[in-house]
Amino acid sequence: MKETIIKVTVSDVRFPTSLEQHGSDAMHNDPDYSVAYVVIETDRGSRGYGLTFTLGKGTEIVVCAVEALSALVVGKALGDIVGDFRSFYRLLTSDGQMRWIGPEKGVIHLATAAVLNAVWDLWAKAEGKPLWKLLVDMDPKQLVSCIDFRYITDALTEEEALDILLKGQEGRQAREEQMLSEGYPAYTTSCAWIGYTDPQLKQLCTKALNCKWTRFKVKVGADLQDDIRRCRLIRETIGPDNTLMIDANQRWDVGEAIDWVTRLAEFKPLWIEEPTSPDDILGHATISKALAPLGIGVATGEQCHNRVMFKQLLQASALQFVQIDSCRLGSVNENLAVLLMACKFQVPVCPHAGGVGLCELVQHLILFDYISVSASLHNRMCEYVDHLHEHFKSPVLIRDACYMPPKDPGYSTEMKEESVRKYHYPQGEVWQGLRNQ
Ligand SMILES: C[C@H](O)[C@@H](O)CC(=O)C(=O)O
Ligand SMILES: [Mg+2]
Repeated sequence: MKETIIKVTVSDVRFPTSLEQHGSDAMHNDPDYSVAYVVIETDRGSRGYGLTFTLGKGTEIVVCAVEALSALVVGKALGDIVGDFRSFYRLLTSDGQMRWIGPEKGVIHLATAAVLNAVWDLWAKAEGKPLWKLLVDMDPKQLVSCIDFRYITDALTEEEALDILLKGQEGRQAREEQMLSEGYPAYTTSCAWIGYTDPQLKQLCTKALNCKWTRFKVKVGADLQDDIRRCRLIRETIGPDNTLMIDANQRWDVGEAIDWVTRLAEFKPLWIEEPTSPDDILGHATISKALAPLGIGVATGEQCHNRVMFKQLLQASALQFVQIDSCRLGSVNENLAVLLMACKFQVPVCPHAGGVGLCELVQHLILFDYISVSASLHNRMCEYVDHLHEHFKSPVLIRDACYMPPKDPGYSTEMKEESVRKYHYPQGEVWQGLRNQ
């Protein structure tokens, strides 16, 4: 008898991070880091956990979208899904009626990510491996069979993807051992949210330096004079040799982005992240071209809808750092497509993480990227944000500013039951308590 999915449940779980300005930036001044949290159950009593990340309000809409998709999932056998994962991905993203509210973008795609993340967690647990290891051990042909190449064959064919993966087999064992002993390099965003005061920035950077962090990201874009002051303070604190990145979270028009970043060039940022609308591919190309002589690259991806957008950003030389996101793209399936395109276009991948759960998930993808795809650490690092890990059963492990490969089976997506209960919105005790204040 095949193991069959019999139930999908979804919860709205929110954390009141806005109370202390954690996660704040030039466009999102009061985020409450939240998830639509999915639990898939099988007839054998196994469970897969998945999530997608939101900023609070609107999570209930993602929950509705997950409920709509769940009809496509219940009754399916795990073996059939993973035996032809591409078709299952298509089933979820190309439903003749539901695709109208996407396709492969917005709320419905966030919901797709949450559901598929749960399926990958279930699969990795069934194999008794952490997800990164499931991917690393998988036959390249099977990996390719998980990817929907529709709309990207002009940039990457199935054959090219297979070639990249076959090439990635060389030296794989040594890279896996290297990751297990050294970990994957990370940078921190936790020191410099836009709502933090100057003394807070200084204190957090100093503390991070003591914990061996060497790469720091600061939020910019609301006020130029504030940015100059904050970047100066951070550069003075971290010194000239450590790495600084700046993140505007889509605040500017194209010309404004170029002018503003030029004013911040003296602080030697490695990249400007999300300088303008995430949909403006040609705008990103213009900014990239203008900033190249200053040695500043453009990074984007945390709000890049899908593989098609990434394809165009790569084709247009519109970004110098690809920021995949485990919960915005269509789960591992679509992230594999982007990792392989980035490899072909020779653009480094530096994943977006943070939020709630994003570090837990994306570490698996970037470990796989290094071990089996890019084989390079040059100009590569994974974001880290030091919030909310205590709510996960297998939280990330950071050692000397590196992600240490997870060992527990699954996709590190499972949250503690007590956390889900307490932070459930709006009936959980934390939200009831805040309401009564
Ligand atoms: C609203 C989020 O905290 C956002 O600022 C995160 C982000 O841009 C990043 O981590 O990068
Ligand atoms: Mg960002």
